Amino acid sequence: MTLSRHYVLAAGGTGGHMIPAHALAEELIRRGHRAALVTDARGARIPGLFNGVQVHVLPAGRLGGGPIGWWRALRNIYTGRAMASRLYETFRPAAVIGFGGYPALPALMAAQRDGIPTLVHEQNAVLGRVNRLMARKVDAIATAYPDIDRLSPKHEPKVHLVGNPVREEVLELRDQPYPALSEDGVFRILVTGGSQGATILSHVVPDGLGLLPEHFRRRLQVTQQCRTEDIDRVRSVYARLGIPADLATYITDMPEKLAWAHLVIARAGASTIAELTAAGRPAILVPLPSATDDHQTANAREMAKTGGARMIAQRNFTPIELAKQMQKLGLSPAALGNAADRARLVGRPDAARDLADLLERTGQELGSDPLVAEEMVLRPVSGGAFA
Ligand SMILES: CC(=O)N[C@H]1[C@@H](OP(=O)(O)OP(=O)(O)OC[C@H]2O[C@@H](n3ccc(=O)[nH]c3=O)[C@H](O)[C@@H]2O)O[C@H](CO)[C@@H](O)[C@@H]1O
Repeated sequence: MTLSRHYVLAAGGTGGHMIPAHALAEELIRRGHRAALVTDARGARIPGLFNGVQVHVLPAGRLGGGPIGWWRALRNIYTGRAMASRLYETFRPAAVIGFGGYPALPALMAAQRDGIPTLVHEQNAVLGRVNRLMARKVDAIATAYPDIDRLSPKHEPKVHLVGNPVREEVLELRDQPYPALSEDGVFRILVTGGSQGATILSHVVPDGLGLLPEHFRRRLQVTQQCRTEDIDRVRSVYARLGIPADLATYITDMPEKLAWAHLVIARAGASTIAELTAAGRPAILVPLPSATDDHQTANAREMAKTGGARMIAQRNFTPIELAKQMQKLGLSPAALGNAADRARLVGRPDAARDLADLLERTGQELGSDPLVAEEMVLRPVSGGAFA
């Protein structure tokens, strides 16, 4: 009889938190464990993620927003904590891990009150708000970058660098060579603004590519994610320039598109960078300036420092600047291949494995380590609601 353990993964409902949680869940299931996801209403609606994982919705609210906002947030936290404790009574997790986002807060608080070991995973190079609140009390802090801003030195002993887990299909690209590129052959560009898209890329990229010399422009093929309000205008610019462009509000086959691309122009969200460095794709990164504590600039720094990416601050990201960078990068296949190798160098392809090891270790060393027989029948959960 195989024995397995149960783990709870708690993540706010944006792609940034959910994608690493999903990759960890896949790894845990591969190891014969069971996983439950605690998230908010948005997270439970993300299609295709978390097959084979119980999904539970906790009420979540942002902290702040005046006295009424605080009152609502605290009410949600306490209700969420009670709901999480009820889940733990039946699911009996060996450990609970938070990926940031407000639903992680009550899930971690309930675990700590119930004596269950807790961890957080920080995807960015700056510790996020919920992880900062929980840093003192959790048993382990897993990070994606070697240097994390806003992390108190007194927590260093429990910090473990693991990286950001990425989807299995992206990891498989690591074994494929960088796509062949010749001085006069097709040059394929992927443009993505993270899970919500980025209007600035729609404003600048088509115009910037339009400024390239004719002989270079004729080689281009583009796949671009655009926000709904931008897509028609972007389509007409590419049509006028004669650049073949495949546009979508959300790219559903990102691993295939990464495999296809010679160069990626993107925001600097944590999963985007983890995927670029796992697959080894050179990039031009334009960090979102309004990201909390400017974490996207911090995220982009490591890849830029090693030469795998060029970082352009949004205030300098103009069509002329983009065309300049494209010519520096794009005209030499050798330089681009070299940048791809450097991107790959900073990848942490074992992130899911290392995070799962840390979770198992923390649960076994610090918890009551409930081993659960494989035959155990779990109470069914209906419609994503809290059981
Ligand atoms: C606007 C914002 O605050 N973004 C934050 C959000 O990430 P956000 O979700 O915006 O961005 P990430 O780069 O972390 O993740 C995007 C994910 O969506 C996928 N994707 C994207 C577009 C698309 O068309 N198809 C597709 O599949 C990407 O492949 C990637 O896996 O949380 C991250 C982790 O805390 C932060 O680093 C980001 O700064």
